[in-house]
Formats: sequence, structure tokens, C-alpha cells
Amino acid sequence: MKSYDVIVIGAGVIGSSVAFHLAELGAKNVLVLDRETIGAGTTSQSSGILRTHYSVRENVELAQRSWSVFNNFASYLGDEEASCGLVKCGYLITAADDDKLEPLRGALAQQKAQGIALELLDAAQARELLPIASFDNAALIGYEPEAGFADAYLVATSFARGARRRGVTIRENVNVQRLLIDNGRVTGVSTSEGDYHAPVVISTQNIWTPELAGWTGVAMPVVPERHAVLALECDAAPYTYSMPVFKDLASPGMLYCRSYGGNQMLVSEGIVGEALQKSDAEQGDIPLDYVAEVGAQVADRFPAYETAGLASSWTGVYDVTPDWNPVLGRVPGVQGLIVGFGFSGHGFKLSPTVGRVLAQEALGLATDVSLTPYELGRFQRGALLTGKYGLGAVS
Ligand SMILES: NCCCC(=O)O
Repeated sequence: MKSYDVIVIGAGVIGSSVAFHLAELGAKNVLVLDRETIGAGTTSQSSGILRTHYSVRENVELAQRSWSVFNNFASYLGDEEASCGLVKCGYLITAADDDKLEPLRGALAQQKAQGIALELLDAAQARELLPIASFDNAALIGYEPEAGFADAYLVATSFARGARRRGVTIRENVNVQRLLIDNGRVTGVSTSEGDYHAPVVISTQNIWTPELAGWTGVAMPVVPERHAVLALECDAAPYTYSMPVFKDLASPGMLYCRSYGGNQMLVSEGIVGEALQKSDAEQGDIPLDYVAEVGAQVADRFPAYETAGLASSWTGVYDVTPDWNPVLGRVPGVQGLIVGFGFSGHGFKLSPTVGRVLAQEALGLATDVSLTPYELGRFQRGALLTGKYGLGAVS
């Protein structure tokens, strides 16, 4: 079987980004393997939100660097046909006078100190941007103009195309069945179509990372968690593309919303979801009670949505770690193995930079940002990266 310099497992948005950056940084002989097709797993379920708002300082930097890629996507890829489907509508976040207020104030100040363009708005200014919402209970409102949303599937396929054009081999519908390890060092992978050899393997297996734990005997703290997304339609108050993405820390479910299709509202809760026994990106049931519960929260903030209809709904599965932040870097005890997993529902917005730093690490180059805060050992050391709003996909 053929030998490669680096093998990447998984061609979702993270794996495709890793592959692109490996080639861009000069790797000549790279193989990517995916059990299905490029971007077909959890990537295609992403809500696509792009923001640099985080309460964890390290995440702000990953998101900030990534935003500049999304904002110049075609030139970054050197492909004038490439598009990430960016809708640059900005990001509005609010808290009421409750336990989220001071964490929000702190996160906004920290973002500002990190050079993020940010404005503090009063309710009237917020209503100019998002006239379908009421801001009666808003004690603090932050606005990030350089933010919005994009299409994660388009990004994954564009990175994959860029990787292929630079000589990377991407093989779809190939299932990796185990790692080949000799004397504590990776030597390749065994797959449904035979063995492939490489001294470096990068796993971007997302919700399938528990398989890697089984192959290596190294604990990988990650749980697949299902989340539901609703698309609501309200003729009296369409959520247009010019209206910002909105994060409502004052709602019980810490809702996030954005325009969907230019007139509907995509909405979901930003809290802990349904843990699954088995990794599986299949669609799950969305109980009517859940729709009613989220609908009531939406109507509290968007009064006209009291009479909104449910246009569509779907589920997405997150690879959730104990602190809702990713694990990036080498796996102690298995030389040559690098991982990127545990994105906990906010990996898309970080994907360009994560792909680049994992590629840098694999090639023995200095990484643009330190991977130390994200290393696997943080869970044992108790150096968690938990966000200040608690568990959920804000971090
Ligand atoms: N997967 C949901 C991400 C929501 C957010 O970026 O706030």
C-alpha cells in the first residue's frame, strides 16, 4: 500500500482546512480519508455563525484570525471562484440585569483589548439594526460589525478543492478501522480498502473521536450531543439578511438567531443538548414540546413571532468536551498522532485557523497561536477553558 507524509482522517470543515493548509505550507504527499463524502457529516448541519465574541480569550484570537480568512476567502484560497457564502450582517449580543451581565461586560472589554471592532449600543440603536426585536430588558448590548454567517459545507468543499489543486489526495467512502502503531509511534492507518502508511496522522474525526480513543487506549473526553435547529416564518416580521445575528443571553435557552433564506429566522438554544449513546449524525426527532418552548422564548424577544409558523427543522450533533472547547495538538504517548476534536458546536468559525495551526504542528513549524491551552492534558491538570456563560456553544 502507498505511503504518505501525512494522513488526515475526516474531510469535514476541519479536516479539509487541515489538508489545504498542509499543502499550502509545502507538504507534498498528503492523503485525506473520509468515511462518507466531503463535508457530509456534522459540517453540513452547522448553523454557520461567524463571530469573534467569546468569553475565553484564546478563542477570540482563533476566531479573529479565522474571520479575516472568511472575509477574503477567494484570495486566501487563490481561487477566484471560491465563495464561503458570507453574509456580513454583524453580531448583536445582549444580557439582562442577571448573572450573565458581568460576564458579558468582561468578555466585551476583553475583546476590545484584543483589537476587535466593537460597539456598545443602547436599546434604540439595537432596534435600528434589528427592528423585529424588543430590547426592553437589555442591560447591556454589544455589537460586532465584522461578523455574520456563512456556509460550512461550501467552506469544506472549497478547502478540499484547494487542497486537491495543490496535490492532496482525498479519498471518500473509505472507513478508517484502526491506527497502525509500532512501539508507541504511528505508522499509518488500516482502512476498509487496506493499509496506508504515514509517520504522521491527524485525526479530525469529530463525533467519531471515541473510535480513536479505542484504537490508542488514550482517553478522549468527548460526547456526541444532539441539538435542534428551527426555521421560523413570520410574514409580519421577516428576518432579513441585513439584520444581525443575535445572541440572547437573557433567554433561558441562551438563544441564537440569524436570517435564514433572507426572510425566515434560524433559531436554536445555546445550552446543553441531548447526549447520545452512540456517535451518529443522523437526524433525530424534535418533540413538539421543544418547538413550543423555543417558540415562547422567541416570542418574548420578537413579539410578532407569537404567531410565527415552523417552516422547517433539523438536528445537528456536536462533539462536546467537558469545557465545551476543542482539543488541539499532539497525543501524549502516541508519537506522530495529532488531534483536532471537541469543537462543541463552534468549530466552523474557528476552522481556517485551526486547520492552519494543526498543519503547522504536523510539519514541525511554529504555530500561529499557542496550542498549550487546548492540549488534551488540560482535563487532567484541571486547566479547563470553560466559558464565563457556563456550558453551551458560546464559550
Ligand atoms: N452551533 C451553534 C453556534 C452558535 C453560535 O455561534 O453562537
